[in-house]
Amino acid sequence: MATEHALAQPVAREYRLQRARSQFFEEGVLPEDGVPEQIVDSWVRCRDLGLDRASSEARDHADRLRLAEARDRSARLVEHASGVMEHVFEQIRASGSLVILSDARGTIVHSLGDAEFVDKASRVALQPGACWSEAARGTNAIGTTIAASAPTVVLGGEHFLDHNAFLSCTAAPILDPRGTLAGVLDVSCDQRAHQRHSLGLVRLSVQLIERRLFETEFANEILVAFHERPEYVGSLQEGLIAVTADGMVVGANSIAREWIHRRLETGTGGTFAELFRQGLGKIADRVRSSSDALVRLNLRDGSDLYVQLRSMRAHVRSAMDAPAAADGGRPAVLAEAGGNRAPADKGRIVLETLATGDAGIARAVDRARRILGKDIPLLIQGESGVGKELFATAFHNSGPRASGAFVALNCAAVPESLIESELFGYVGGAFTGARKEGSIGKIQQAHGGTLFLDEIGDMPLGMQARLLRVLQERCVTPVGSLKSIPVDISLVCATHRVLRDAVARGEFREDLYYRVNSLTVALPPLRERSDIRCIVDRLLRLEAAEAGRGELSIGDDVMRFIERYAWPGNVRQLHNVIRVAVALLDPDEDEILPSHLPEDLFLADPVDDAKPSPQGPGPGMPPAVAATAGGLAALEPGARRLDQLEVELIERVMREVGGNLSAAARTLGVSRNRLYRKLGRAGARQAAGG
Ligand SMILES: Nc1ncnc2c1ncn2[C@@H]1O[C@H](COP(=O)(O)OP(=O)(O)OP(=O)(O)O)[C@@H](O)[C@H]1O
Repeated sequence: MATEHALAQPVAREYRLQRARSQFFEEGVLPEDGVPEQIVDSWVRCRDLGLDRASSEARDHADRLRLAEARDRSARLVEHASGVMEHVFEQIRASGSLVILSDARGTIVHSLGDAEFVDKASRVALQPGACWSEAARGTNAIGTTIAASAPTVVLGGEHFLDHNAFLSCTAAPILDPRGTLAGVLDVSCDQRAHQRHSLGLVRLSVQLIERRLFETEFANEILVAFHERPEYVGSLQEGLIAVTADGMVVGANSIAREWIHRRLETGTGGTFAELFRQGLGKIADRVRSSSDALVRLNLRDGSDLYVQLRSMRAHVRSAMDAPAAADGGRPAVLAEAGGNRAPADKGRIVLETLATGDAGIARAVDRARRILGKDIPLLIQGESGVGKELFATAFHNSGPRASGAFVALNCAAVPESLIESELFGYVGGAFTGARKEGSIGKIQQAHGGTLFLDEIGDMPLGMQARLLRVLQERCVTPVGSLKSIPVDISLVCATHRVLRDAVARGEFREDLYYRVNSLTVALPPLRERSDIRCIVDRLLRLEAAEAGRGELSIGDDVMRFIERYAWPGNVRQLHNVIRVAVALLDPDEDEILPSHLPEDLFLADPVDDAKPSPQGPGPGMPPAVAATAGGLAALEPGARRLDQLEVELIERVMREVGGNLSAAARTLGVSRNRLYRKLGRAGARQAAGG
């Protein structure tokens, strides 16, 4: 549709175009030939918008603030499109062209081009920060692609505004994995330099960008590629769907969407089994024997379809290994698929699982997600116990290496003399005490997967030099060997130190610092997190499951103390506290009470005790308790103090058991002695009027 007019003889075409322009602009008649229908439709829209063809005054200029906002909104698009744009630019370099990416509103967010043409284009604001919607600049490839939702070529005088007539532009819409417009890819040049193959190039490049967006969006699902002809599986013509572990189709590329539309009257959606009339299990069985197996499915209408599993994360794989449900081959439902995965089940955790509402963590997850599948080392910084290793595991599980190994080495925990052999491995008899058969080092073990170096700041200097060589040469030489072995690893490091300071002190090599520090994410300490409640819930679920118990809970008042405690040992400390509390519960108890938790939690100064209590300490209270209870009152006026609640609870239980101390102690999950002491303290406080 859009190409035919480009084939016409230039002179005749130009003549017909000028005639069409004068018919439309001067006589007010819709031209019947000389310009494609899509262009005439656009001219009509622009005229209805009140645009003046002769205006050289653009309605809108390049704007830095708008550019920053648009880039922010379309960060993922820019990230995935820039590599493809470079490739396109390589193809058309020196042809005086610009490769342009706009967002869905037509704001240019990125461009690459030949310097000479960049300069010319900037005179009509064909540059980042400018909006090229039809409303802003009349008929043009970007704006008209958006308005018509279709690839568009706008040649020279087909542009609505006279002063854009020197341009020739070719663009195609980029759809996100849900089929919504994400942006536009455009190639623009001087109209005399227009290349007929531009449209094909732009379309192909858009398919590549859409593929990248799709794979990132559904990185945690099962990707299934298919085509009616086996040789098309693996090409850009293949259909691609994203399927959850329980067989729901949650995403489809445009080819698959069309195919699904033809098969299911309801449009997209449905289950894998509904679409293919066969369970995912059949493909999974084949994949287990050969990871790139092409499986032939006989569909009910008698046709054949060739299907391949493209990516399957470890957690999905294990869910599919579970016995199939009795519904015709659908894999068992993965209980955690909705995001409630057990946090410490490190084999299954992914980045999204960690984002439980805290802004600092969300930032870290977002940054890390952007480098998934790229060859960029990640450095995780944070205090001990904040979850650096868990984050590294989640990063590994979320990326394309998820089915490879995740190998961790704590550089601070291994004696200096052993780090070398641990990391690099050794050949038999390399040193006294070495095993006869030698040993494969962690770096080699991580081949095809991820190497996680915890406390990298504690690595001895000599070892740092060797590690640097491995990272540069991508080869490892085991101790005692002369042979170097190629390795393909993704590197994630963690440290609680400020590595830059260690560099300044000469304790950490500067060159290694730059190698491991390509992208740094900082994990906040637990006391600064706003999602403590969520973490407690997860840990409680985890420990309850571990202890074989049903649902457990923690009262709001107790939770407030947990939220206000400083947690010097971070999530690790919290985890231990919850583990102990669950162990202390009686079999018939299902709520964590203050008596199950360490007293420190209630006696310590709250994190933000800098705030003075408006009510001052309560009478008769020791200073620490007064500070805590005062702080709580400051948080929530009218809230009762925990010790008062405790007394009320004890009194209620005592009444219920008819004053029997042993029965009350059993009900409350404390020893008789402890209950005695508590009653004594409460009595003393009452006597003191507290
Ligand atoms: N978001 C979270 N949800 C639930 N548990 C978590 C979370 N983050 C960390 N944990 C738990 O906290 C403990 C400590 O985590 P991890 O070992 O990853 O911390 P770390 O920062 O690597 O510690 P260190 O610096 O001492 O090596 C583990 O038991 C882990 O399962």
